[in-house]
Amino acid sequence: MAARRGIGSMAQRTLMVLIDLDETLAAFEKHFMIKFREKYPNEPYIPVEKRNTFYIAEQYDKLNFTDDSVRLELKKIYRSEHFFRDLPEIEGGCDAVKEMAEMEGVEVFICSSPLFQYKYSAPEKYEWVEKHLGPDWINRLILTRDKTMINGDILIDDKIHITGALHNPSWKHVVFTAPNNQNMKVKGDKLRLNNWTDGTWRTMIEDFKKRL
Ligand SMILES: Cc1cn([C@H]2C[C@H](O)[C@@H](COP(=O)(O)O)O2)c(=O)[nH]c1=O
Ligand SMILES: [Mg+2]
Repeated sequence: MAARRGIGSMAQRTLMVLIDLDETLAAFEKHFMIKFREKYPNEPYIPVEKRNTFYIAEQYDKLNFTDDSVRLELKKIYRSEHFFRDLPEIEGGCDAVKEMAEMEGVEVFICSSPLFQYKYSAPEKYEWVEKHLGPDWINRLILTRDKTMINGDILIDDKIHITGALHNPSWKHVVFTAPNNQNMKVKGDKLRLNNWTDGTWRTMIEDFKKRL
């Protein structure tokens, strides 16, 4: 891991920050809802602010659709070509990430899980990062289905329960507030980051740097 020389030649380690993509920088839920309503204008839907499970299908499963095939078909919306490429930005996220990467003693990587049906989601995540953050960020995109295996000091991610092969990952989980977790209690010593716009992220990163 990189180290930098600080005042008085005290070595200060670089803070390694991992940042999730879907629902932390890219508005997966909003885009899904718009696409769902376009495809099924006469079916019930769940407004983004009423979402309360991580997996969309879990909550949509409880709706009374007039056509039962909707239940089985809705996953096709986010599995389809261009869905991930066209996700809108979450307000302030990309600017915050670029600014964070300029902070002294901080390295930022994007850490995202492609769908199991990776055909479109994996390459389109690269497209998204290139378009919204810039081509240099291609070098900083980590795609993995198991984030516990990735080394870092912090992982900012909307998924409240991140599990994988490692029970004690190296990073501390900062839960990014999203529709799926807005009413859930953040347990243990996890922190919450509610948005990218009120500047809280800066203070949080500075605090983490001090604790290295
Ligand atoms: C809401 C939701 C998400 N997914 C998929 C979409 C992405 O590939 C991952 C989430 O990635 P992240 O790096 O943890 O943000 O999960 C899904 O399959 N079904 C859903 O309902
Ligand atoms: Mg996410």
